[in-house]
Amino acid sequence: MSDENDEKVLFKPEILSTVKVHAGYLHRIKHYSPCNKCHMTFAIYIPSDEDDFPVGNGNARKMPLILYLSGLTCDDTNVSQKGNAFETCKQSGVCFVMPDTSPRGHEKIDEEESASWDFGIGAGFYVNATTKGYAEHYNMETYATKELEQVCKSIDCINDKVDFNRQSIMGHSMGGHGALTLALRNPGKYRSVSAFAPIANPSAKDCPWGQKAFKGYLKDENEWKMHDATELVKMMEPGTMKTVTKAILIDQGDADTFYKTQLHPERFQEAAEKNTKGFMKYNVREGYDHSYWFISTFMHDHVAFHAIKLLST
Ligand SMILES: N[C@@H](CCC(=O)N[C@@H](CS)C(=O)NCC(=O)O)C(=O)O
Repeated sequence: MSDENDEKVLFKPEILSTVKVHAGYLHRIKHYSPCNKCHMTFAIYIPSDEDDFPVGNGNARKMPLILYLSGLTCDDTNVSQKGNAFETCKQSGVCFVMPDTSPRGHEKIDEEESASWDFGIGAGFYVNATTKGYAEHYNMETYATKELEQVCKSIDCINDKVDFNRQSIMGHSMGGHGALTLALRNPGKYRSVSAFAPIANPSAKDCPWGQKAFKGYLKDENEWKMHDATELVKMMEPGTMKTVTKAILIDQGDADTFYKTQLHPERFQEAAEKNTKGFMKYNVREGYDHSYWFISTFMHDHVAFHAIKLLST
């Protein structure tokens, strides 16, 4: 048996740390990821169920889940330390899971990409790669939509508390792209979708982050549109946004230096509006930049937006 198989069989998910925050618990968990062929670390916040909070219908003592996808250069710690999400999660009775943004520890590929912060480590783009070298190890779409859930279900302190039938998805920048595209590619899986400053049209010539990532991860240019939120909406039958999810919210700061040079959220909004009038809410926030200061300011609105959908029948 190879070393890798040994690790796969022997390595049970390990809780690295647990801290109490807003009367709930933040766990950091390390596990083996078969789809990325490496160890991965994620965090999950679970409000305490000792107090009286709304748990909605369905599974009586289980809480719904928001999947938060982070942006370029991040791991699970950026949003857990600076995102300001947990107080509203606690008030609403909603769990919050924070995966890493790429596989790590593939020495050969990592060395090749070590000089680059917007490709490779910290920049998995939530796609399953099809290019040589990456196809075997960079499978963040499968990780975020399937494997992470399986790992969570295998851990009693998570499985006992989380109702995986009620999930929503959100993200920032590259993670906003992930939230929009993963919802569009998995209609009905996520009750609501939201994004801060998403990379909304990554296959466009005027999105250098998307061009670089898609060239590196996707071998055939025909695949690009299938991972581009704006293009995916343009391909949909008119009036069908409600088959994807119940609601979409996007916030964008107008002092974000990437707004007009990388992100182009209006293209997504225009396509969504054309498909289904009034379906999505889009806010341009005066003076806010791309940072976690912006995210932490509007995080309450986003978590509350998801909680309404997650706690209703
Ligand atoms: N390193 C890049 C910026 C990368 C960046 O802004 N990353 C965002 C996501 S796209 C982020 O959340 N960074 C981590 C943080 O602010 O904690 C630069 O110097 O221009």
